Amino acid sequence: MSETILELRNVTKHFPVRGLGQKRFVHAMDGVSFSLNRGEILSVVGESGSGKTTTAKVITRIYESDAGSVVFQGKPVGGKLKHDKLLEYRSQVQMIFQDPFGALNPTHTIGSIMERPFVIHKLAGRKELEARIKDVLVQVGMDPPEQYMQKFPHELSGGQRQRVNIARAIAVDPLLLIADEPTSMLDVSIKMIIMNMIKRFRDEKGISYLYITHDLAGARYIADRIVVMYAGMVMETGPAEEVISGAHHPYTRLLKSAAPQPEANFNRARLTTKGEIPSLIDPPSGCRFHPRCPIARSECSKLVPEIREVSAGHFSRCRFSS
Ligand SMILES: Nc1ncnc2c1ncn2[C@@H]1O[C@H](COP(=O)(O)OP(=O)(O)OP(=O)(O)O)[C@@H](O)[C@H]1O
Repeated sequence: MSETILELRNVTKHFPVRGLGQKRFVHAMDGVSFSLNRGEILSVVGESGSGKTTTAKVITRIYESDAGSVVFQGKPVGGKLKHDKLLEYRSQVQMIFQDPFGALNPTHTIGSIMERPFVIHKLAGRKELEARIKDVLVQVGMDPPEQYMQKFPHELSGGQRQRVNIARAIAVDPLLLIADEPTSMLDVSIKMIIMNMIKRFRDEKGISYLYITHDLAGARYIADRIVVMYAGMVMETGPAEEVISGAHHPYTRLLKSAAPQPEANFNRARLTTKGEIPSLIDPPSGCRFHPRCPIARSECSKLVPEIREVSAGHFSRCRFSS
């Protein structure tokens, strides 16, 4: 049986909004639950503002959740952690960001940027440091490594900078890597290389991934399972192929209609829908998707639908879709 490495149980995160008179909140995550198995690539998919990055930041403990729990390797990770425990958690759970340039200090050489994870996590002494850095740069395809170590981030291409970010993340041998739109700022040619590298590290090192993207076609290519988020809530989840070819929730169908490779038998006209993602300060009542939903009924604005199993391991938060 597969082992669960990460579990989110009813996680909620609201951000206070100032300057609007009464105290109001952005509902970035509301009752978010999902789990990730060891060695699995789980993709979190949704439009801009659906709560994907907030989810990543709660897992990495950049943000503290308001309610619910994040369980990593069977232990809750919320609350105050002592410095050494937090450091240990941060070495096991690494994150790669969307903007490969912004994530690298522009005044440091690649060699010096690559030293930090080894030094912070006390993984290599002075003598072995250079060899360890070279080894990890080679693993991400920066070969020969000497050619890159004296360079500054601005002297590298976008793809090379993202390779450095990945190298920095895998340097500490993480168990879980959270990749937040890692290819969205890269050229098509390098996107595939980065996605294949992520898969290779899963196969060779057993790293588990939470892969965040707004691109359903990319998620289908890379992920074993998919979680579809909309306006801070999970709408559908299940095996990647099933969520895509057998999309149940009208929101997943909408995302599919916007994907570059829609299904051959997919009826685009029927599922074309209106509107933008709603304000999360005052989210729609009932099902958050109902104002945009082509099959909404009057009940949909009243009750938040339960998420229910529609086939083995495949769950959807819609009562009326078939
Ligand atoms: N620090 C913050 N303070 C206030 N509101 C925030 C903060 N971070 C995120 N939000 C809001 O929370 C909601 C969810 O944002 P989030 O960045 O998690 O979405 P996302 O799905 O990752 O979007 P994108 O694809 O654009 O990154 C948005 O309405 C956003 O404006």
